[in-house]
Amino acid sequence: MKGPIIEMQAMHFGYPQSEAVFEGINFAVFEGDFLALIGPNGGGKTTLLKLMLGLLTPSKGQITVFNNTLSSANPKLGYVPQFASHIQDFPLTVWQFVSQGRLNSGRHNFWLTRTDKKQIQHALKATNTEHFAKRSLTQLSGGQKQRVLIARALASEPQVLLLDEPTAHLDTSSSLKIFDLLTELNQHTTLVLVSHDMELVNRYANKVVNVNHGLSWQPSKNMNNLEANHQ
Ligand SMILES: Nc1ncnc2c1ncn2[C@@H]1O[C@H](COP(=O)(O)OP(=O)(O)OP(=O)(O)O)[C@@H](O)[C@H]1O
Repeated sequence: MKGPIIEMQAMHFGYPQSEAVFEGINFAVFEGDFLALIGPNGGGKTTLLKLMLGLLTPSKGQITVFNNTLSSANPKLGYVPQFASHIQDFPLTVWQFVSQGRLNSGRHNFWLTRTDKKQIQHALKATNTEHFAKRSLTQLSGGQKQRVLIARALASEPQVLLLDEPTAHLDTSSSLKIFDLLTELNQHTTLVLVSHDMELVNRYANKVVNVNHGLSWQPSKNMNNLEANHQ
């Protein structure tokens, strides 16, 4: 069995001037997981992702990532934000957008090295977006944009990919393609994703957690994957 890579211990969090979203949460993500966060609107799924990423700080308790107390912009964590509509107006090509994934914090220059370019190419290939690398982002469909967002996160060579509703607004066929892609990526990358699509979650995820101002594990119909991943 592989070890925990993200851990929360007695974690509390609330937004200013609001009631607590989480109180006393104990939770762990293990290497190799394909973990889905489900639950009602406002239950705290996005908040939980942001806490894991270090974008929000717990008011009590602690969160560790790879055994270190969380600091913002951990390069081992890749983030795919909610729906790709916000990249609609970027005057960038796909290649330029994906290359932003190489500009990790703490870097002192913006020149791309040979290694950077190789990794960008690898991310484009892994997401099957290399054939439209020279196209403008504005010319892509919703499903293509979602793949490009995943490519940008992959370009940073994350060990864990956190995705916020990667198939929101996509049709069934595009959603299936995204989940097939995620299954491939899960061979080497731990996945945590927010989803409202229970059919896809039950089919692909190996762990399911209901987030509703607390966390409760749901039985997963895909336990075989879990055992395979943890061997
Ligand atoms: N920036 C913020 N300031 C204050 N309250 C917030 C903020 N962001 C979220 N909240 C509140 O925190 C709670 C959890 O919100 P969150 O966005 O994490 O839920 P969610 O499960 O991701 O919802 P959805 O399924 O609708 O995306 C909600 O009550 C929400 O109103």
